[in-house]
Amino acid sequence: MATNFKSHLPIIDIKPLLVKCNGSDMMDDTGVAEAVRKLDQACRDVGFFYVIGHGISESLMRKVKEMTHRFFKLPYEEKLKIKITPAVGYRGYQRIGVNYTSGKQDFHEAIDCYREFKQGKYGETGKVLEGLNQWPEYPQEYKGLMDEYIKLCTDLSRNILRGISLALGGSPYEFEGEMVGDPFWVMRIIGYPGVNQENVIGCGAHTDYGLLTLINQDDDKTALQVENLAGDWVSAIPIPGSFICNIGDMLKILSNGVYESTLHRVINNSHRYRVCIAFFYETNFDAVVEPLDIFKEKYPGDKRSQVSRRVVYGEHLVNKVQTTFENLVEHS
Ligand SMILES: N=C(N)NCCCC[C@H](N)C(=O)O
Ligand SMILES: O=C(O)CCC(=O)C(=O)O
Ligand SMILES: [Fe+2]
Repeated sequence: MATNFKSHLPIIDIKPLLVKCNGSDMMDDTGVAEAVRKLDQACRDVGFFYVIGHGISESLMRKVKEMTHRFFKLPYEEKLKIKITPAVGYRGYQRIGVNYTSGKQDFHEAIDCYREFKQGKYGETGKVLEGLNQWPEYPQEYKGLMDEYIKLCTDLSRNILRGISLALGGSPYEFEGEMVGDPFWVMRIIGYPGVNQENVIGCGAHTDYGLLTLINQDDDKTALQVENLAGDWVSAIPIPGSFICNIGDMLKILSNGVYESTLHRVINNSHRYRVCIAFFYETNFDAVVEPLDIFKEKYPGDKRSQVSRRVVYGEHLVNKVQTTFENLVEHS
């Protein structure tokens, strides 16, 4: 992983980008140019950064976490009413120990959601994830709130990607064409119980699968860790009101390996319960993802990258989901 940073993740105020995001001459604005310069550096050196000035209100971000705490506090039998199964497209609640990363059980529970789509739209591959998202009866307002949140995260992700597209030296819209015109999304609502023991792995080391991840985490526990080039794990200390943003495998490929998808993991060493809502903005489900021509020309023969030449995003996702839940039947 080409993560050339030591001890902290960069903080980027993207407000100028949002103000100008529909303009044709975005880079003429000094505020935009500055945000874009920082994005480039963060994406090259780290693959992780904090986003502030993003326009999603802190009160909404907090409400999302509060309701998530409320859900996970419910008795098991209540949570199991929306249990994840292959028959519902791997959507819904999974208890602790159901999710595996690199063959090891993770110490977290979660609700998994995916963009809903018409039966048959994505053929055999898509069938695996066909189904409707499952929302609990309590808290009652949860589904409505999360629907609104997903919409805001989708718009925000598109706008951050415009900045990243500029940072790579393209037009603002390189990630909106054929491969990303109809973006898929994934959302994981995750709970990590407090522990009395050190270094329990809440989520094992992994990279994210798609384009861009937006992480909304509890403000008062430090648990997410990012690996740097030296192999040290650097903590992503919460900054209230910010999102932590990171690059996924598809953006690594599209950028011809110029930007990395960085390894990260979660260890909640706190005694208290931690929640995190991770929103994953992806390419089209059926996109055949390969380095974009413009970035192949700009960054020819980039040696650092062993970029896979061609990946169908949906296949990549489905493979990951099936490995993650290989033990689902036995353990639930
Ligand atoms: N949709 C995304 N990116 N989810 C990331 C989850 C990573 C853990 C998963 N068990 C794994 O093995 O990948
Ligand atoms: O809990 C977190 O902070 C991050 C979770 C994560 O990396 C993921 O779900 O992909
Ligand atoms: Fe992740």
